[in-house]
Amino acid sequence: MLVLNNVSKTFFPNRPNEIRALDRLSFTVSSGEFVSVVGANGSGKSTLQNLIAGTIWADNGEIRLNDELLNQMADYRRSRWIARVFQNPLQGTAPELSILDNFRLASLRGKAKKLTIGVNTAFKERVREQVRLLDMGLENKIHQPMGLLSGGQRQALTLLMTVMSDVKLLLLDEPTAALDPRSAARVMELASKLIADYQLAVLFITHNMREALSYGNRLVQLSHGRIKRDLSNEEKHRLKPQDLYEWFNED
Ligand SMILES: Nc1ncnc2c1ncn2[C@@H]1O[C@H](COP(=O)(O)OP(=O)(O)OP(=O)(O)O)[C@@H](O)[C@H]1O
Repeated sequence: MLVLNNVSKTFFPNRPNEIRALDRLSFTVSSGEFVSVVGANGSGKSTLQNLIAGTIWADNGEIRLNDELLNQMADYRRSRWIARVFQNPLQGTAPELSILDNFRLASLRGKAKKLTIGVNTAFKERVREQVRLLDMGLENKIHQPMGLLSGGQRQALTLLMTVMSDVKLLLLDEPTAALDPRSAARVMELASKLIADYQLAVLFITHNMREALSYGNRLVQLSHGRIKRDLSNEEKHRLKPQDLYEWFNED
């Protein structure tokens, strides 16, 4: 379970251009909870993910994952339990390495590692089997460089790599923004299935209102660094995209 307790982050404190990006934010995300996070530009969505991933540190408050205090933990150590999928399909994988070697690297995430790219047969067969389940015809291409794949294929594989490691929390930062609508839907369907199968806790940032409503089982709206709305799955099901557009007009 992810727990944030009174977490704040201010950029340029005590200066004329001070920005309070997150303001005493508290909330929890349990395993299996897939939270869509919406909010106007600058409402604090990426800052929230950056603080959890450890690329920046909180000024105050506590961030815990399964009782482990993360505040002062280096990002590479957190990466054992926390994975992130970005908007840009090129981010997060090594284009010159093969699909298989990318899986190998992902399986070593956050662990003390001697970087060995060798893979044993059992691992290779497990990767091939999991890749086959994607039904993208990539199981016979696992020795090809990652860089040759389409954006949608890369995002799908990145998701698969994530769940095959020890990850408990998945941060999705507009993972479909660079994809065509068909690939976007395919990647989100896959994400939903993997998240449910592996019971991950998920924070999913999106600017796409239909995606925010179609995927996930909870909906949070951030506004000026605070949670303005936090809706259960049932409440979310009663919403229409138009309702979300109206939330943005209020801001
Ligand atoms: N590294 C940084 N240095 C200075 N200011 C920052 C930094 N990161 C974010 N900010 C500021 O903090 C506020 C929140 O930014 P953040 O990127 O978290 O918003 P967001 O909701 O993700 O926005 P968007 O939808 O545009 O991506 C903004 O005013 C932004 O300019």
